[in-house]
Amino acid sequence: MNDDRLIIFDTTLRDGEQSPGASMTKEEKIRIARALERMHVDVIEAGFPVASTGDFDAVRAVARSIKDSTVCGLSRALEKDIDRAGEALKEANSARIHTFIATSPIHMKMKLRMEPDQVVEQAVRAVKRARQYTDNIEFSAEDAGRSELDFLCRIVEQVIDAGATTINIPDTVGYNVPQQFGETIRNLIERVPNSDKAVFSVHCHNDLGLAVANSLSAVLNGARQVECTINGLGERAGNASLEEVVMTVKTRKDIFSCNVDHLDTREIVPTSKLVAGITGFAVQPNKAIVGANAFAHESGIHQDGVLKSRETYEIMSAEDVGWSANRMVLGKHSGRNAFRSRLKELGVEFASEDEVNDAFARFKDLADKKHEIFDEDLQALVTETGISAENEHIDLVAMRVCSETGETPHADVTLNVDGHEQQAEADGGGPVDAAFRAIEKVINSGAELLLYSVNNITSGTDAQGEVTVRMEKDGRIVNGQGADTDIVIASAKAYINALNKIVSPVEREHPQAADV
Ligand SMILES: CC(=O)SCCNC(=O)CCNC(=O)[C@H](O)C(C)(C)COP(=O)(O)OP(=O)(O)OC[C@H]1O[C@@H](n2cnc3c(N)ncnc32)[C@H](O)[C@@H]1OP(=O)(O)O
Ligand SMILES: CC(C)C(=O)C(=O)O
Ligand SMILES: [Mg+2]
Repeated sequence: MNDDRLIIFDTTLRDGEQSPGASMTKEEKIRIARALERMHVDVIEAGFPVASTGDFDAVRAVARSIKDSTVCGLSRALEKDIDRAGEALKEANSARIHTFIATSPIHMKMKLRMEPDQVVEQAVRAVKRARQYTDNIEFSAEDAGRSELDFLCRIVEQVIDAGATTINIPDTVGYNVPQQFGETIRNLIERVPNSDKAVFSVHCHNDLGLAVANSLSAVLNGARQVECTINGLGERAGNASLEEVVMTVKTRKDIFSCNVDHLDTREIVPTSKLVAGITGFAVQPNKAIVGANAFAHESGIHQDGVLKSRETYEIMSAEDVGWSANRMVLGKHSGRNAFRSRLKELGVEFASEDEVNDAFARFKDLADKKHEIFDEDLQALVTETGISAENEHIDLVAMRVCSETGETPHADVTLNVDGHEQQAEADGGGPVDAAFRAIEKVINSGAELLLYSVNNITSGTDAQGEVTVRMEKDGRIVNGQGADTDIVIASAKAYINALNKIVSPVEREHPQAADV
């Protein structure tokens, strides 16, 4: 049965912003809020208005620009916080005030320094105050995950009586495990006499990596709102990730009795990219749903399965979450079927199985050497016949490159050509250009450079740089690769690697080079 809507409450702009280093400007919050609205997220928590004038302005600006989602502001259980939130949300089409107070013994005693009775009283007062601004009031029992159930039941009953319409049960420190957390939710709903007057919500943190699992367990036990963030951003290890919660409920309709059918899940990937770009928090490639590899297949057996029937290795479609398509990544684990299929897409047909096998063998050799294989590498691979880099009759012996502000870059190279050392110098538009020109003075290949690209194989300032050059001579196209921590040397190596394939020993003339 799938008869119930799961309310998606996004807190990227509030709890997400609590990730150290993820502060957002007003304009950035508006851009993210608009993306969330396009996704049809139900509630957008835009910030904590009392925190600063900047956050107040941001919440007010989001409230003014969002029409379809409810805009929410957070406040402690204090009059001044609630009044500030009420003021910031005044112009919202649909506003919610979210007020919270901690309910766990450790938080009440050590942090708030309050007796439980005082906490209940303050929570009730806060909810009543918030009702002066809107009927849409959420109350959170902070650190509910470590609170006593009897006390939780008591405070929840009283805040519902005071006018709270959503009761949020946070696992603030990510301490809970799925079965236990689900039971807490079920017990609360069963034991609180007026529980039918409010929506039960959960807000889970990822300290043990269980935020999504705990949220979903709560949903299976009656919660009908999940608080989550794009890319799982949030305080410390983050919050439950919106994309994982939403796509689990959508993909496992056989398990969940509620649905997220109102959401446009195709907005997930664009929104994830927007949040990553704004915060500078890159998404790890293997992150579920939004990671670059989430719909990529590299192994031959998987690629073969997906080519025959996509569902063999995909439980949802890449397009459904906003990727343009799934990806077949050709690498050293790939098999002939994927190789042949990609080349077919590139317009290359093989005349015989022998040709396929020959090209495939060269592809595997390349994949052993090269970090990532691009379509252009494949195109070059099928046009490279016979001559391989094993015929290395040209070698880089030494290179000196001068590049100074205000000076023309200059390169001095020494090559070993068929056992003879030859040296040449040249100026260039940049150090790489100067190096290529000096090499050409020795080899005089007459080949045209079609492409030059740099990738880093490792990261950091001492990264290995991998350079690919593509060259054409007399209609034959070859690729050359070179790797080095010095990018100019990597470039020279790549150029020489290509020359070794395109220039045969007899062809060479070296009129401008000096014998060393
Ligand atoms: C689990 C969560 O994510 S809760 C939200 C966390 N987010 C934030 O804290 C971000 C925004 N926070 C801020 O900008 C500031 O902390 C402010 C503006 C809210 C408060 O700043 P300050 O007045 O300087 O207080 P400070 O942050 O040092 O201490 C918090 C105070 O609030 C009290 N407090 C904490 N939670 C609550 C609550 N829910 N209701 C009432 N009082 C509370 C604390 O006991 C402490 O009181 P004390 O000063 O009497 O000891
Ligand atoms: C304010 C509340 C909902 C919170 O962020 C938490 O308890 O983690
Ligand atoms: Mg939180």
